[in-house]
Amino acid sequence: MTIDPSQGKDPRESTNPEYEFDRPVADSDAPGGSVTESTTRAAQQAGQELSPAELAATRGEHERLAEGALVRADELIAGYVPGVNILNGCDFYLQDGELVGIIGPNGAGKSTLLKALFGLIPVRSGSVTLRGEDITAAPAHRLVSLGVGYVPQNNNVFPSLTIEENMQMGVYLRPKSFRDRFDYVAELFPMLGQRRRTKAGALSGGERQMVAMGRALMMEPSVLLLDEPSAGLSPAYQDEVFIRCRRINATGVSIIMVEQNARRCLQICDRGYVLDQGRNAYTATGESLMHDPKVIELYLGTLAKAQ
Ligand SMILES: Nc1ncnc2c1ncn2[C@@H]1O[C@H](COP(=O)(O)OP(=O)(O)OP(=O)(O)O)[C@@H](O)[C@H]1O
Repeated sequence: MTIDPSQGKDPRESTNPEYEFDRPVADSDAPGGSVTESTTRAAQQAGQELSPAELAATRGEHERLAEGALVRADELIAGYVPGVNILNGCDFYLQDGELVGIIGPNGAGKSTLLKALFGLIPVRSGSVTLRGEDITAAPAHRLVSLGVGYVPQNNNVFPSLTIEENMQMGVYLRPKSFRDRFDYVAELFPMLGQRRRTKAGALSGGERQMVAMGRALMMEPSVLLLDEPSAGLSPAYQDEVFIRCRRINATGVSIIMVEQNARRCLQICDRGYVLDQGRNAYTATGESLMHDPKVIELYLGTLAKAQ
């Protein structure tokens, strides 16, 4: 299997380390149309409880935009400890072909949302669907066979196995497709092909991240869930990971990415969610969120202001 080189090029992908894009992103680029008004309104409300009327309006907007979504979550309530909810009525959607970033303060529940989508924590109420099919709390092996790949933040490789063996683990449900899939993955991450006999435990953090993403891609997922893929990496490797994410997305894989590096995440994503206290405060194009004064003040910090 080969990758069309033209697919790897994306106007949002740049060699400039600051990822300054030459394409102006209009609000109308957002799936479902203009989001400026709702962004501004919601930004003004960030950190505040929504009134019942505001909540109804937000849900109505979600209902409209989430129609026909590839992945959709509605009013998710979930947590780890009995009686303590981390997700507090979270709505989310991913349209086919999108790269969606989830940002927000520490402890907002970003990773928890990803785990709830992948059935790794009990959902107390609400639902998750994939192409309209209910997958709430479906076991991981079923989700993988339905085309969902998940890359956790930590412990995401088998350190005692070689790169090639890690890739074989990724495709254990369809071992016959190993060669084709490995060719595809090695085109995206040449290092994985070049160092296929190296033990994953001997790799740097950035290289391990590529192994983890490569392994998830072995099953030919249609949607990839990435939990903080740039965490703990040097700036150069972070850039590399973000560029690879765009390339993977350009080959037709829809991506949901949780990121601490909010600015970089918003720069590469089609659309972002700002999660606050387990509830998605709002969603808009990455470009809109990046320039929203309230988002800058609350989530992108003084560094973003200076840029
Ligand atoms: N296994 C767990 N058991 C109990 N509580 C947990 C567990 N994992 C996370 N939490 C709690 O859930 C809350 C949300 O954590 P989560 O990791 O989803 O946040 P986050 O938005 O991804 O933040 P960060 O960027 O800091 O990782 C936190 O208060 C955290 O302490």
